[in-house]
Amino acid sequence: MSLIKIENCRIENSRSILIQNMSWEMKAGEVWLVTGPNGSGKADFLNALSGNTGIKITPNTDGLFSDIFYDSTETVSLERAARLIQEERENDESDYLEGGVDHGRTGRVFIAQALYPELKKGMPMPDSINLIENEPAIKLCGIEKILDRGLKYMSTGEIRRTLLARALVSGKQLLLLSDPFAGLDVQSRTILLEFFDSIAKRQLNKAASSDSNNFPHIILGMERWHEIPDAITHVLEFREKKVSYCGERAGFEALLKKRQAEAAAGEEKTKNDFKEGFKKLTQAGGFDTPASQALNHQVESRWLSRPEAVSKPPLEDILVEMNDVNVGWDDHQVLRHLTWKLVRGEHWLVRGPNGSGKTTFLELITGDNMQVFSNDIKIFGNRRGSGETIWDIKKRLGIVSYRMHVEYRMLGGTSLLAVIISGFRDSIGLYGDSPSDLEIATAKKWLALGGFEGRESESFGSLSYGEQRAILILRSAVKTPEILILDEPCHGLDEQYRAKILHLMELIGNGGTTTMLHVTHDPSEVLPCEKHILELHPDEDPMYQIIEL
Ligand SMILES: Nc1ncnc2c1ncn2[C@@H]1O[C@H](COP(=O)(O)OP(=O)(O)OP(=O)(O)O)[C@@H](O)[C@H]1O
Repeated sequence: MSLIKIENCRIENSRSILIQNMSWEMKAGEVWLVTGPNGSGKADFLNALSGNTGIKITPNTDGLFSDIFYDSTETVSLERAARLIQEERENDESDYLEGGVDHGRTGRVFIAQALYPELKKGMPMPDSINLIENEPAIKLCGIEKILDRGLKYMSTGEIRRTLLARALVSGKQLLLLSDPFAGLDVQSRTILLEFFDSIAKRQLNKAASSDSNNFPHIILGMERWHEIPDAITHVLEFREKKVSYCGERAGFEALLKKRQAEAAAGEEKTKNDFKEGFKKLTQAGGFDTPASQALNHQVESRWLSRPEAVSKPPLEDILVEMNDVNVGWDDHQVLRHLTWKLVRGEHWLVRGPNGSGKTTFLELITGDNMQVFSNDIKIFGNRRGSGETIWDIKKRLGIVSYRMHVEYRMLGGTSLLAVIISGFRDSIGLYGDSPSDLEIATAKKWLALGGFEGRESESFGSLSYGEQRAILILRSAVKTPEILILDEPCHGLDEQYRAKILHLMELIGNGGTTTMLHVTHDPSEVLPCEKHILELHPDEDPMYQIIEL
């Protein structure tokens, strides 16, 4: 029995055709993986299936499109999570509330909106929403304790689990799970994998039996092959906006093996070329090519033109110092009695389960958490709150974070070139002086290094989530910052970009100029140069541990 059938169709949005002439069929009893590198068309196709993103499937002449899940599809993706946070920020009415803060929608309301779709916006919710913690999906996703927290305050992993819980309670017949494991801690990944296998088994059995239980079908979208669940039976792969494989899993596995053998031969050369390109841009000592010296001079003079800056301060050995730091909200303590030091040249890995406070910790340094002022925290030798501005600090930082990613998405139309140049200016978007020829030339070289040659004028908003991430990583590195803060930098990156970005981080780490603070849930992303570990343990006393390798 055919569940979805696409025969000679095009995938398009209101502006252009994204994928030409595509055919594909999903039958009962098949569990499909949709895969492909960043920007390959995979996300466009999944967006088209989801039916509410402005991307649609249109039959060509003699074409055909049928979908029994029409109007009963729910998506969980990095893209969807980012869009949700974006909406919450855009709808924030704190400025209009006298002395108040707009906490936005809570997880409870967000999930109830899927349970009671018939309720119109603004109508009171039924009392039963106070009992949704009893829903099996809420327990499975482990979000009972955070249901009453504003969506915009949730951690990356918490928001992903909330989206999944909502998809499960929605009663929709098809779940599109895109990169479902990204950003989840080890425990949540295992639970999700078991859950996926159990649903997939029922999906398979349903074809063979007359099981009419109401359970969703799942289509999985992801690129990283070593994480793909056993239950997958079929694979649809996209490359360069075309279907490059469509068929059974075994055939795809054989194709992958062949490709891997071919790729291994060219890998060393690609790595060396990348290393050379990186060296040309930033020699180990920072700006020591003639072009980069001149650029450094420009950056320097902009800094010196600030009225409060008299001269550049000497370089300190201790970059950040935290003494007995406590951070929390209401009855929810995230960091307790934390004492920690960042010494120049010592690269740190920060790890801990979802919601343990990793981003909160980093945001004390980046200036995005106001509780920094009620704590004893020195950054570049100055106690926060003692006069220096956050711009003085940001000038010396490179940052890649979920928050920054959402902020850039809100700007949408900024060109890739402008995003990279904004890295020299520490701004989100480009304002003020027009970019100098040198800034433009250097930014172009960084784009080329990252594989974006010739795409300078494309808009940030038109890129896939993973490509956007890669651009933000390049942006964070352009000015050779003293501290590089990387909060789950590889979130959404395909294998190829991921390898490239990890290589870039390794080169930066060994360069001697930049000290890195890196958050990741994935042990395979930990770099050899990260010899110091800050491990956060929520609900334990003490709430953290420092490990030196
Ligand atoms: N303004 C706020 N009000 C209430 N709770 C908050 C606020 N900001 C963050 N939190 C909570 O603090 C906890 C720590 O969040 P944080 O983002 O630092 O976690 P994390 O370790 O980075 O998690 P993840 O691995 O999921 O990204 C979370 O439970 C989050 O919901």
